[in-house]
Amino acid sequence: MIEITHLTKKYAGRAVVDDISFTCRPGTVTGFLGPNGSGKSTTLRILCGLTPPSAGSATVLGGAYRDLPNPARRVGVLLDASAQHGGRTGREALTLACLTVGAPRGRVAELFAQVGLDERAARKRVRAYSLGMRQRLGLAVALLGEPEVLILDEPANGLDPEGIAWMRTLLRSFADRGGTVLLSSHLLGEVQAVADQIVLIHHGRVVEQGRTADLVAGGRSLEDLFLTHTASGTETTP
Ligand SMILES: Nc1ncnc2c1ncn2[C@@H]1O[C@H](COP(=O)(O)OP(=O)(O)OP(=O)(O)O)[C@@H](O)[C@H]1O
Repeated sequence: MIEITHLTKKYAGRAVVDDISFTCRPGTVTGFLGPNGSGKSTTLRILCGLTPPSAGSATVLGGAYRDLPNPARRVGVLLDASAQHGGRTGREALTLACLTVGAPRGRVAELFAQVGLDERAARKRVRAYSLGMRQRLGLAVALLGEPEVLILDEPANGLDPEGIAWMRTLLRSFADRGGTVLLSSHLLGEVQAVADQIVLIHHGRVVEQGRTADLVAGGRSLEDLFLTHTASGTETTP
């Protein structure tokens, strides 16, 4: 369970996240949508304890992320796939991550298979990875502790169509086994296909929220809904 309650974040007096509230329940995928600069990453960073809120709260599994004893065992996070150390091979990066959270080394081979990275990729240095490969490696790190919750910021960025379809299956089956997924994405068709509920923000405020099936009833697409609410497109910083 993820609970975002009256969450606000101000930078230099400007609210970039403005009184946001929503809940993500076990067994569901939540699509978190909004134009560039609308406050999605800031919300996810607050949820993962990387940025303090100005007001309100963001909790996961009943408390603050930083208060979970071994958070990677409960909550898988992928916020920035390009943040990985480029000088390590994929296998070194994943082995280190396993050791850090106390997951067995045996998980490494299993995870590479699960995220579709082969032996050649495992031996390659991360700096030579494509963005799609980095996303897969980042997802392997998020999954290694067999978490109950996944928090993913644009995980399908850089994935090819096969990779996007694979990601959809992975997230759907994770939720179908009782997991909670919060996913930010600009791939509206994909989100429509996988998400049970949608939270759409614009200028840091929730402008639409509800079950995907209800929001796209009557032949309306998620893209129609998105464009209706965000007609001005990309947000600008004053
Ligand atoms: N550390 C910071 N200091 C000042 N302003 C910031 C900081 N971090 C984010 N912002 C501003 O907050 C706003 C929201 O940014 P955020 O990255 O949360 O948007 P986003 O919805 O994730 O965008 P995108 O889709 O482009 O990733 C932007 O105007 C951004 O410039």
